[in-house]
Amino acid sequence: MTSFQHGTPPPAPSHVPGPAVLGARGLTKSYDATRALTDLSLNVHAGESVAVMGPSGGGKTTLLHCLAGIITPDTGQVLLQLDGGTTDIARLDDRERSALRRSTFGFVFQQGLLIPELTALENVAVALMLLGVDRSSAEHSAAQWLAALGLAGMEDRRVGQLSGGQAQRVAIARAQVSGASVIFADEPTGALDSGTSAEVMDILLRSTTGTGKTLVVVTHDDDVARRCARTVRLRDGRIVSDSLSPAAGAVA
Ligand SMILES: Nc1ncnc2c1ncn2[C@@H]1O[C@H](COP(=O)(O)OP(=O)(O)OP(=O)(O)O)[C@@H](O)[C@H]1O
Repeated sequence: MTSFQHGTPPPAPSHVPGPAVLGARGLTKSYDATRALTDLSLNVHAGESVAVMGPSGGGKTTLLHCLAGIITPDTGQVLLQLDGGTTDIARLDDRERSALRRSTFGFVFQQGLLIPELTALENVAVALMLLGVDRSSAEHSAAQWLAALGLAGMEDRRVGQLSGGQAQRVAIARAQVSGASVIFADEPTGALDSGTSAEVMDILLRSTTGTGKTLVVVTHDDDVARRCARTVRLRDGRIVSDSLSPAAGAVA
């Protein structure tokens, strides 16, 4: 469990980034005849929030999936630098990438991909149980995370009994309960109204970069991007701009 407490403001945005935790080097990825990424290089620094934007089909999700080891690029490296070591994720086999995703990365998607038959508590706890943690310890940690994200009292609700924003909080808790240090989010607020979207981004930022973790968010939403410290724009599989956000880290 992290020291994150709901209501604790994130640290002031720093324009001096930490060391690169992820480094994409010359990534190229095609799907049959479709080129999705072309010679793309990018450093993501520890503690940074990076919004990945750009037109539909520009390669955002493909980049996110390469950085997170969900897919492998055709050429190039994805260097993960953690705990003093460097790993090229693109060279790991399926089993190694899967283990890395479970231990080091967390994922939040547009629809939280929660299991409808399970309660909020069970949906979070299952991430730990998949790592071999016993049920009682896993549920204890899950309850702490739900409380930290403002969901105390909702542990026993099933997904269908939660609002969209509450369900995304459960997804945010599940993404981090295993101690992930890099969180990837693909349109995490895409299904929410603007007020709920702001709340969910607030929670997402406070619980990730607010405690020194790293956040990479694919989004079409300018409000989401404005809350991130940095915005990278892709078009036709290449980076066309990379800028710090003036209001980086702002919370509602
Ligand atoms: N599994 C796949 N099979 C075939 N083509 C794909 C596949 N995934 C992506 N593509 C193609 O690769 C290109 C980049 O897609 P990608 O999903 O990365 O873009 P995106 O910027 O995330 O788009 P969107 O904003 O619409 O989600 C597109 O032309 C897309 O059609």
